[in-house]
Amino acid sequence: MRAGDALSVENVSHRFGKVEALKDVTLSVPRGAFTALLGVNGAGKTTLFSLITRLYDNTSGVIRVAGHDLRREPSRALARLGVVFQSRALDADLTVMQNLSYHASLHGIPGRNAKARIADVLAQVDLSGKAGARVSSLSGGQSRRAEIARALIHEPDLLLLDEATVGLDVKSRAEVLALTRRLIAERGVSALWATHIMDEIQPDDALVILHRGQVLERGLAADIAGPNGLTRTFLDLTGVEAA
Ligand SMILES: Nc1ncnc2c1ncn2[C@@H]1O[C@H](COP(=O)(O)OP(=O)(O)OP(=O)(O)O)[C@@H](O)[C@H]1O
Repeated sequence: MRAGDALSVENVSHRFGKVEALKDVTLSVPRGAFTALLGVNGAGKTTLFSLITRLYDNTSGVIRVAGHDLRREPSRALARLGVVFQSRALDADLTVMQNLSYHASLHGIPGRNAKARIADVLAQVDLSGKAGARVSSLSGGQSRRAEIARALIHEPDLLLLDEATVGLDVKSRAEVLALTRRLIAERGVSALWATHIMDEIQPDDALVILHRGQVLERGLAADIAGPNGLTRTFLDLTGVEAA
């Protein structure tokens, strides 16, 4: 692990019975960087996120968030982490403000600070005018941005985003991706962006290619893509065409 990595995963494996979902996975997310985790269905992206968030117990290797070992200092590690799950984490029947107030209190942010904090995160995701709106009334893209606001409420160092653009139209997809990149540039947060969509990756992104539970490549996207481009390289590495 390099000093200053927002996330480091070293030699982590995970099994579901006979299925080896992760095999000796090592990767890192530098501070203040956008890191793409590219893999097709079944690659192991969600399993990795479930270990980092402690939904599953990690019994091999070491995972550190902002330098905190997830097994030795779980509370400190998780306090530095914000997660945007594939499935919805906000209550559709409540307003954006009610949802965020609830999550602020879960993180122990006192009421007097919570209002200012919620106003700040809503401004960060361009939803300042939607505090009083029910989540069910939001568009798909607004709803994802509200989920990102929820993940930012406790000022994490690292955002994990698990296929955050799934189900969105092209315009909303671009907005959510641009927002994440902006948060990195302006707020210094780091992001691990799990995706199966090549178009979401830029040449100067850090990239990890995960396939059938194994890291096949990690480095600068432009270097991994080489002269043949990322689509061809991915196909050559995996034998599978990504989207
Ligand atoms: N709870 C589970 N029980 C048994 N096998 C599982 C379980 N969860 C995942 N797997 C298996 O582990 C492997 C990795 O799955 P995982 O969901 O982590 O991949 P993924 O890259 O997130 O794919 P997707 O994009 O489809 O979610 C797959 O072979 C999957 O079938």
